[in-house]
Amino acid sequence: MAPLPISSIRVGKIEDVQELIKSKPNKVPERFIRAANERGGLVSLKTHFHQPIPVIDLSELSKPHTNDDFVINHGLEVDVVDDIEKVAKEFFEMPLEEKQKYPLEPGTVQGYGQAFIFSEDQKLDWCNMFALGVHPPSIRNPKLWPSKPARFSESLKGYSKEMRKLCKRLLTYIAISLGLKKERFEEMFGEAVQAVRMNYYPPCSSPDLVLGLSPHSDGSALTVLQQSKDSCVGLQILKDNTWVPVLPLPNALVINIGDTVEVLTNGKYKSVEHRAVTNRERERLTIVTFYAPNYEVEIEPMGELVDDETNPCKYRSYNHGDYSYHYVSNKLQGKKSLDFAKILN
Ligand SMILES: O=C(O)CCC(=O)C(=O)O
Ligand SMILES: [Fe+2]
Repeated sequence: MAPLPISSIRVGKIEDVQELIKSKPNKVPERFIRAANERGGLVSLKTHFHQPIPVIDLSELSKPHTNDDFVINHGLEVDVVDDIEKVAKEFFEMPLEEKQKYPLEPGTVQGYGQAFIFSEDQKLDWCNMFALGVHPPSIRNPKLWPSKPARFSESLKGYSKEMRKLCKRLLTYIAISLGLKKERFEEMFGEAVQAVRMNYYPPCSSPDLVLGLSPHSDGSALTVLQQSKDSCVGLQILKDNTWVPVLPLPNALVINIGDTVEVLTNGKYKSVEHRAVTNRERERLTIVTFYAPNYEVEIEPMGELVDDETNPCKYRSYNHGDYSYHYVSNKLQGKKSLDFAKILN
């Protein structure tokens, strides 16, 4: 994604969380401790029993309908899914010096480290990230594609190809559910932009004091989130002002609606605000694919979904590249990124 001028950004020391727990397993440094009202422990367990996350079986799909869903029978080769998990794990388990060959510089979003940090006093997430632009090839930074594990690049390319097909397919279903022709998104997106972020959340001795990943919505059109096989619960979505845990289901992928689909559908599909929490005993690994229109594309609510009388236009028109730049140059803060596009009455 569009890089920022990095010279002016001072972020202070960003401790590597995996190293931190090796040296001080019982201590959570101040910079990771969240204010009482934003801590990871604030969850209503009640709600998820009443409102389970919808599961879409792609082999019988008729109606995608909410902003955060699981998909099963997604048609992906299990090998591809297993393989990326294996290489991602191997990557995070390598010595720090090896991973630091691919540094995520302040103000950028690709590489190993922590993204979305813009000041020395900003709180840090209990997470190590490794993020890469994947498609079109022009957004790749070859210096950040690791030579170890040896199969990493090949595995990521194979996986991303499958994810691309899945996202295209999901967008056709969303189009159909809105009464649009099924190619509507695809035709508008041009050469879609695709990026991957691998998030590694080590165990934390005081999980209630920290956050694995700050609350945010994704700037993408769609996001596909894969949780490692032995994953404990970590992802939470904000529903009716309550954080609801998304319990991992074997072989299911989590699909998030991103900001771009919210704008294009004039709010019919809403991007989901979500965050990740950590766990006292176990680490957690997620592999997250972001699928979005080409940076050149002009985005605005689709004409078919706007009606001056009954459904007035809620978002202005903008260039997707500008939105991506706006997204990556601000810290993660709930759905605040969408203020960029909202028409305020
Ligand atoms: O790891 C998770 O559960 C959430 C990851 C996520 O939301 C992201 O990478 O944008
Ligand atoms: Fe996300």
